[in-house]
Amino acid sequence: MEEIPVKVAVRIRPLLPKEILHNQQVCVRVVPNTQQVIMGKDRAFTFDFVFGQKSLQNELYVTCIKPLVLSLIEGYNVTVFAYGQTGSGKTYTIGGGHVGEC
Ligand SMILES: Nc1ncnc2c1ncn2[C@@H]1O[C@H](COP(=O)(O)OP(=O)(O)OP(=O)(O)O)[C@@H](O)[C@H]1O
Repeated sequence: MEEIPVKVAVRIRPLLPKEILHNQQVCVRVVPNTQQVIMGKDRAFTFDFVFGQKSLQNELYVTCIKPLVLSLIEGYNVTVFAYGQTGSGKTYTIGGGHVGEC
């Protein structure tokens, strides 16, 4: 079977303090032991990797990025980019998890 060169990981960030303050609700959750998320009540989407609200930077790095770094050292070209709406956690995830809370 042909290997697909593009893989998609989804990371769900926790609600921010200001969102909790405004009583906003989490609308997406991970189905345990799968690579699926449920949006709203019953819309299921499957990805190559799924990380829930409690996921750690290291977990994400080891699973998704480290294999690419090893390929890079072997001479392959690799690209990692974050995509998502503003405030969804791109900088936090790519930059190491030290973005100021607001
Ligand atoms: N996994 C996470 N755990 C805890 N806090 C997070 C997480 N991801 C993001 N945040 C927090 O959410 C806020 C927005 O994150 P971030 O700035 O990374 O979003 P962004 O997608 O880069 O936004 P923009 O497109 O506007 O630059 C920050 O306060 C960040 O600390």
